[in-house]
Amino acid sequence: MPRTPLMAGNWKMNLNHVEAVGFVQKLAWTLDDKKHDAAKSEVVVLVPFTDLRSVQTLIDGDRLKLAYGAQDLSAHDAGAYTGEISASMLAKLGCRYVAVGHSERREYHHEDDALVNTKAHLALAAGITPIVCVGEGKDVRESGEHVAHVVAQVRAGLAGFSAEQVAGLVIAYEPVWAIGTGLTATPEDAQEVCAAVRATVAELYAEDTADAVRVLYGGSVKSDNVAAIMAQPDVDGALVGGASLKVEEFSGIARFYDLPTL
Ligand SMILES: O=C[C@H](O)COP(=O)(O)O
Repeated sequence: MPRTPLMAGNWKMNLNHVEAVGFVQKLAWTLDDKKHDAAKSEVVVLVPFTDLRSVQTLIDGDRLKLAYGAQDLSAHDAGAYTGEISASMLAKLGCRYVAVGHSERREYHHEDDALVNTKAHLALAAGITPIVCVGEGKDVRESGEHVAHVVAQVRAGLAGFSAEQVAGLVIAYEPVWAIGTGLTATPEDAQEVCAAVRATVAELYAEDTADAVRVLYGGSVKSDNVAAIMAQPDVDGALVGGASLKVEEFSGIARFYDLPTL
């Protein structure tokens, strides 16, 4: 079964709930106007927690062809964890996806692989697909150890999952040095690591599990570089930060798989 590409916009800490409504309306209208084929790729917005209810009401109420999700979740089920948001709370809000282990969480909140794995399990148990983020920093890239670094993150991130569960997961490769910097990995860089991610899944599970899991690339993806990166055989979509905050730009990225050349 072919993998359905996924184009996810990670808004990070941008757009309040009022702005979110206007943005999602414009995005849906633009995709519709340009005849985006939702069967060819899924388009997802990962929004701040405070936007979820408004985005849910809009997307579900108007049956927009967009999915939505969150950018993080708690590593706990429920209880005395001030400020935390649980997987079941996100599921109740209709989230289909949640990012776990984004490099900004790893860096600013000291999240390690074990915590990322716990969060991924909690998300899946609640019926939400985790987008497990992995990627190397500049120093690791310069040392030439980037593939080994990412493979280790993937192994740790997938610990305890069955083959069937892994087949439904999303793994996002985001080289930290390319995030928000304008420095995009070359298509060959992206392919090298995304192929290594898939090979790791094959080694840990089986070829058919590796064929099913979706592997995204993220890091300064724009409408003018998306084509070359998405053309790589092991890249199944994009996790987009800055460019996901501009409707025209993100819809240009999101519509990549509509193009007849594929
Ligand atoms: O989650 C998205 C990534 O951090 C990429 O961000 P960027 O597209 O602004 O480089």
